[in-house]
Amino acid sequence: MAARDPIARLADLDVATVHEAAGRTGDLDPGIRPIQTGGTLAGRAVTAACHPGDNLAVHRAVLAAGPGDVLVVAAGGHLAGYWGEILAVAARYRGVAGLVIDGGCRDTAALRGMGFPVWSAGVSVHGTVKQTAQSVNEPVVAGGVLVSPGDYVLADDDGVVVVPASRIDAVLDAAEARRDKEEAGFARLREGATTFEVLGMEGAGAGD
Ligand SMILES: O=C([O-])CC(=O)C(=O)O
Ligand SMILES: [Mg+2]
Repeated sequence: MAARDPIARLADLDVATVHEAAGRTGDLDPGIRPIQTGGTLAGRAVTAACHPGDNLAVHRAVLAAGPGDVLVVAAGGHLAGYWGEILAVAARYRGVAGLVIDGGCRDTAALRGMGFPVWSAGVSVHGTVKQTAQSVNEPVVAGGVLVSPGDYVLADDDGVVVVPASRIDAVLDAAEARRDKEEAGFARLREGATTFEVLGMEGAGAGD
């Protein structure tokens, strides 16, 4: 059987499991929240970094992105309208899967209406200029995590995790094993086993 595509495998997992399997790494600042609920976004990163209040790099990143890509924008936590309906319509045409930004977005009702998934640091109507692009498709720090173009991104209701491309196979194997073990553990918990038994925590607290 052909090996499954890493993006399909990632999309079947959740952010918490992948973060744990990655050695408790890769989680973006928890202030980066989805504007919609119930969605999962999985894909490879196309990155952009913005100067405060200037979204030219985002417009360029849309042109650099292709089908299935996830835009990861570093905006230093600045809340302005770096992303909105116009960019989403252009991104959708190119098959872009969604956006993660450690800055603000706007036009959120329209974004939800068209089903374009966005994780952002907040909502702001404040307009951005289009004058200078800090970088496009270079490594960035977004939400406190170093993200390189081509890294794997998974986002769900809990937040966002990024896995370096060099680690993806090992992290997926570990995450799937963890998920299968958790699922087996749920059956035991429902029959009355304790979390100490199921998680092998009997010795926990020795350092109290
Ligand atoms: O003005 C911008 O570039 C951001 C925006 O609202 C849109 O894309 O609709
Ligand atoms: Mg707009």
